Amino acid sequence: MEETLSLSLIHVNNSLVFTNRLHIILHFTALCFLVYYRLCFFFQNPQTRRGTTLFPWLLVFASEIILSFIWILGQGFRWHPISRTVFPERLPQDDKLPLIDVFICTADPTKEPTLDVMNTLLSAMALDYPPEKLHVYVSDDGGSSVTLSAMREAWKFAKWWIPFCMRYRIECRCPKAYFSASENGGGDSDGSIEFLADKKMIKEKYEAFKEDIERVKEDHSGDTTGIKGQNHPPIIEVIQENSSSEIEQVKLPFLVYVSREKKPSHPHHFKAGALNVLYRVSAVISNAPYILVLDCDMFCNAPASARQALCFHLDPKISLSLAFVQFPQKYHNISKNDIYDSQHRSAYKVLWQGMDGLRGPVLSGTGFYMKRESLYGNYKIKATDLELRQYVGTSNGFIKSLKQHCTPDSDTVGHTLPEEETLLLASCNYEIGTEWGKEVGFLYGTVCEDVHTGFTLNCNGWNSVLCDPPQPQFLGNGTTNLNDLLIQGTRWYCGLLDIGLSRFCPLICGPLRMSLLQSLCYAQLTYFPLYCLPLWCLAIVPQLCLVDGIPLYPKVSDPFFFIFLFIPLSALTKHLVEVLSTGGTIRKWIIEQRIWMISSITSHLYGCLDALLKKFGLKEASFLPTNKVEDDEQTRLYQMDKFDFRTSNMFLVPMVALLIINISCFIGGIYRVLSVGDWDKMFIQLLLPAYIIVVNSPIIEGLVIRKDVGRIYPSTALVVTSNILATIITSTIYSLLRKV
Ligand SMILES: O=c1ccn([C@@H]2O[C@H](COP(=O)(O)OP(=O)(O)O[C@H]3O[C@H](CO)[C@@H](O)[C@H](O)[C@H]3O)[C@@H](O)[C@H]2O)c(=O)[nH]1
Ligand SMILES: [Mn+2]
Repeated sequence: MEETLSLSLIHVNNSLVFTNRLHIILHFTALCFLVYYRLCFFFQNPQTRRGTTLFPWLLVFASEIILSFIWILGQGFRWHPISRTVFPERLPQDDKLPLIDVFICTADPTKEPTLDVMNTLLSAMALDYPPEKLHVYVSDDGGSSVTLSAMREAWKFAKWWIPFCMRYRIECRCPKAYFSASENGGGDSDGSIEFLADKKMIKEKYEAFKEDIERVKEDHSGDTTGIKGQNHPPIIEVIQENSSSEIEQVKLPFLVYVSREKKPSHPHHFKAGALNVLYRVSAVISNAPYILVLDCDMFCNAPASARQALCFHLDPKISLSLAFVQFPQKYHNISKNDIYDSQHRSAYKVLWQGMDGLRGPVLSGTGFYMKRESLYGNYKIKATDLELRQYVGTSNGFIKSLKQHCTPDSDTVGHTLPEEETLLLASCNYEIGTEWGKEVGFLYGTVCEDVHTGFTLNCNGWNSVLCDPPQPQFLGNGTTNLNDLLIQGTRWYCGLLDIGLSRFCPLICGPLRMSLLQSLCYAQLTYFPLYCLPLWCLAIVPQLCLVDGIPLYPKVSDPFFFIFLFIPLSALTKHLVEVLSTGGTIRKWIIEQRIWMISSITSHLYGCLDALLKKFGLKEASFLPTNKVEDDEQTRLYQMDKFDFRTSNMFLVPMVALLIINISCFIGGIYRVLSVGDWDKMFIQLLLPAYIIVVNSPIIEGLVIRKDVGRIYPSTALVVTSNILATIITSTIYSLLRKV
């Protein structure tokens, strides 16, 4: 009886599917009318066309086409959303569970505080899984002796922490999060004297551990990691028991420190390169069939994820073609209103569910359980050993691991380090001439290695699954200031467009190898940085035409007026309904609109430019890790829902310049309309700047009203450059308006 019980269930929300599809039909019909209206204008007799307006009409029409194109791509997500429930209690006995390797990446001890990285490490070591079946590998791209020494300290603390978690079935096994929750009165259900005494003792051990980390940092304060970090031989060390056995023998997961070789002359391919080294090194040590990948700031908030993921990986109906189980990224430091939309609500609560109903969600960098075999490409068709060596490299140990993959028998795992082999596998030269990064492992060529790799897996027939249990399993560090948000966005949008412009273009590769709907989803992800084009255009052209008295939209009495009113209203309402139905508020809806506008005109634009420069070989790829150090002042502003505008002028100038244009055109436009009296022709052109100004009011507030540190400091450079930019834009468009 037990065996027939399913490990997971799928739920389809029929009314959601129905309303989504109805909305698609209505909105699409309206878009067709819009295109018809615009085309009629262009095919009109030039004499009947109102004089000089061809150029702005073309610009606005082009923007509408791009917006409609991205909208159509986005409907793939809305077609068949599903959700899932898992039943981990139906899994086989512990002794029948497979091995799991955990990969944790860290890159920079100054931007990624060592104590936090160690907390992530401890939370992963304490997963609810047989410890002898768990192997944790830390990749340190900083090559920092601080990280290595801190891991030795973490190992010592783990000997206290893990038994404590197991004994009292602690839910949150990240010590930092656990102690801060219990300080705030949350967390424990156990009130026994024994528990409280143990907890006090563990708390003291944790404080001592924190001091040890500080001491380690001081001891190594002379290190020039920044320089050394990019030029050093591979370092691999198993973190083990040293004989001073303070407490009785506790079983801990196997822990390995890996810092791959770095040479300035060799491209290291950022995180994808780091993960591929862990893939190989772990293959000759534990070779677990499933791998959990974590960013250094994403700790396990609950210990159940491994078993939940196995509900899919061990389900005979799903497992054969299943490449990975993705958990949504959630964050521990998000304020109630989340003014920067750092939780990416739309992605993790709407889009991924939509893809889950097709071939599966996109790989999202962290918090996923990957089947090891799925990243080995077509190694099975390599008939000879020579072919295989050209494919995956020359390590005999690694080739052997391919042949004996998926052995859940933990006894075969040698807990000694095959040193020569692992050093070879972590060296710069190992990948030269092989298919690593091209067909094997995480793929190179973009800083969004996750989307690229997930897309290629889906193309090759693999599926994925979204597992979003009510209790968040992983919590990361969300960006809580504008600067980090925009820098991270620029990197992502460059990486995404890289994929869209490469030979992996989802609109070409996708439909041949997966469903059209799934390809649309990937295309939406890779092309949405193009939002910058229509948003820039619609923030300038209709406004300038308003002042000049050039109508670009049908007048109020025209039947087509309703089409032009319906389309934005339909899009805004759909967005609002999605926000409300995923637990958001009206305020959240406005915030998301604002962040969409701000990032479209800044980071989307810079991301697109970076991608183009890279395409033409004028710029090298770079990956600036997101800052994870908390700053008190910044946190205070964030908690008060106030924007922290302390970012570079590169981001501020476009925002300020476009607002100057919108405000002055709005005032000029009102004045003109009042004196001429053609408000019915200009109605939509009046609404547009008004909407932009209202949504972006925090920028105006930051510029003129606020006096705190986070305001937009009106430096001469900012004021002059914004005004120059606004003037250049205005005069260029005006001169073209008159000519074309
Ligand atoms: O050369 C590098 C650069 C980064 N990392 C690690 O990669 C992870 C992600 O970097 P982070 O700076 O946190 O970037 P985010 O923008 O926050 O990360 C998101 O976007 C990345 C793709 O750009 C994905 O890889 C991540 O999983 C996803 O959370 C971190 O653990 C880093 O330590 C490396 O190991 N080596
Ligand atoms: Mn991150």
